[in-house]
Amino acid sequence: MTDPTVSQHVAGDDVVLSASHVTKKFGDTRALDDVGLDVHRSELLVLLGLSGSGKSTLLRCFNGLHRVTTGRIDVAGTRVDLASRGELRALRRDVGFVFQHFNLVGRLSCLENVLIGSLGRLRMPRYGASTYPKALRAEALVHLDRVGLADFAERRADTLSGGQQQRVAIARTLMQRPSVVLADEPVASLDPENAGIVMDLLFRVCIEEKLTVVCTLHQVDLALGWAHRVVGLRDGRKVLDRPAVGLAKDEVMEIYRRVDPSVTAGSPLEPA
Ligand SMILES: Nc1ncnc2c1ncn2[C@@H]1O[C@H](COP(=O)(O)OP(=O)(O)OP(=O)(O)O)[C@@H](O)[C@H]1O
Repeated sequence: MTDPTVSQHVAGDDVVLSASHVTKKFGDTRALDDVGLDVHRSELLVLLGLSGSGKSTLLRCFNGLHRVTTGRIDVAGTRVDLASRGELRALRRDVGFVFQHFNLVGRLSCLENVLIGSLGRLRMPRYGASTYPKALRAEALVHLDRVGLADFAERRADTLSGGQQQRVAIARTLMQRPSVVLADEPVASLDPENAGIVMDLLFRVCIEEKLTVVCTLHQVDLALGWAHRVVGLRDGRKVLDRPAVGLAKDEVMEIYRRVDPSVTAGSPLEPA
């Protein structure tokens, strides 16, 4: 768990990321249904919900990978729902994305994988860590150090454990110098110990870099342990939006209770 000074941190007031009356349909499927959400600077918000409840769709609407059907999305000053392709490209330089399967280039060194995060700031593609400016190499080493992997700079990424690879992926995201980080099930492939390490890291960079972090999870305990705020989706609708402090696990488990009109009582379903 986090140390007490860190866990007492309060998210900032300014809204960096906002969804207003967002609906997203895929054919007849209503993946998001009139969702409204404001996320603040230095806030780590965790999205929970059953498989298919719309978590990934919402993340993708935030960086414009999915266009909303109706409603408005604002991210770091960009009207994402109205953005041109060029504006979306610019936005994505400011929005880091952390994936479940890390998306590192396995045959490259950890240092070069981190340096890839700076490509959006460079005019030309680079091949080999030594072709990047010295200042960027130094910056990449600082980020690797921060995730506890400075000694692994020269190691091929595919020789690292899953937890270590996700930490390299977070260092790569920091190299982007983003103001927003979207993390789609970043710990789904990790054992409980490494899942905690990665969540702690996301929490710390959120505070130390004043980032806005939106993270989807299936683990309620991790959400309650590290989120400032927990939002629950069910069938594309927002059914919970509460600060994590004071939120009981039972209340969160209501998100997973199947709504079946023929059933009046039943046990909440455990998430996958
Ligand atoms: N590209 C797509 N085309 C058609 N339907 C889609 C597409 N993406 C998502 N959906 C549908 O939208 C709904 C929400 O899916 P989404 O992936 O957002 O759920 P999720 O909560 O992230 O699920 P999981 O926890 O399994 O990742 C589902 O019914 C899904 O089948």
